[in-house]
Amino acid sequence: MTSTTPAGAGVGPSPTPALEVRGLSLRIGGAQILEDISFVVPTGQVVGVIGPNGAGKTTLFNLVSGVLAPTGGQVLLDGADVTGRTITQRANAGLGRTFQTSSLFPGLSVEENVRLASQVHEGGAISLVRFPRPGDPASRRARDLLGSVGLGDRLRHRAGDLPHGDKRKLEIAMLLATDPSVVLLDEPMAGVASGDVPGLTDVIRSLHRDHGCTVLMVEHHMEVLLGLVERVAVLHFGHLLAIDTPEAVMADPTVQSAYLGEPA
Ligand SMILES: Nc1ncnc2c1ncn2[C@@H]1O[C@H](COP(=O)(O)OP(=O)(O)OP(=O)(O)O)[C@@H](O)[C@H]1O
Repeated sequence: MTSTTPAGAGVGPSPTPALEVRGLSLRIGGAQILEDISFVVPTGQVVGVIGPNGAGKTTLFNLVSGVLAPTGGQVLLDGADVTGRTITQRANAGLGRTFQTSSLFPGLSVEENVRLASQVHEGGAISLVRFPRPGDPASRRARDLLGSVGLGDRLRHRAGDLPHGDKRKLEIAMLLATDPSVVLLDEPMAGVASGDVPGLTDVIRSLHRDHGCTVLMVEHHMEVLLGLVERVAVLHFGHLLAIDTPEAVMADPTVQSAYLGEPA
């Protein structure tokens, strides 16, 4: 049941995947944190990453986004090897990421946060006019993005005062302001109140559905994850145990005993 075969293999030529990791490894001192991880995320798919605490999920994201350099292997974005590229170069190539901890500017308004994210991405001068002129393109775009994540009525709210679920939506709007083609979501449901989970789930679904993003997400909330993803990668002690459909992964006895408990 365990499969690390790229989607589409054996059924004719497959298009270049949006994201591919090939033999990715990280060794720190005497510790092998990740070993020989290979998988593809086909364009337009949503793929989940699960694994027990310490399995290497965040480290994988750090290698893909360029926070850490691997000791072996490659990261490819749309077929281009970005392994030697910086975080900024990868962002400019279309890779976006959210973090486990909040990465917004709490003292700024909701709208200012999104305008700032798009200005930083465009690399131009940063200007935060508190009351931009009507029709200002950056503000219009920020408002559109905030509307699309359900925060259209919170433009002037201080970001730091938002409930946790809305902070996560704001972070996704900030991510969208950078025009990503591939997004990495690191535990988006962490700390989110149960009542806010369905709304945030819809926003994550819209990344793929409305914005055409390819998504790789780590999420401990299994019900949410399995409802969103087409395939799930399972990490265990730095190894890729399986990557397959949610049904196949949940039925895999190796995965059950390693991650989910005893085999059924
Ligand atoms: N800089 C480092 N030096 C040494 N060990 C590290 C370093 N960074 C991570 N590790 C170790 O690598 C392993 C993987 O850590 P990582 O944070 O990637 O796991 P994770 O699957 O994201 O866990 P969690 O679900 O708890 O967030 C852990 O055993 C961790 O202690």
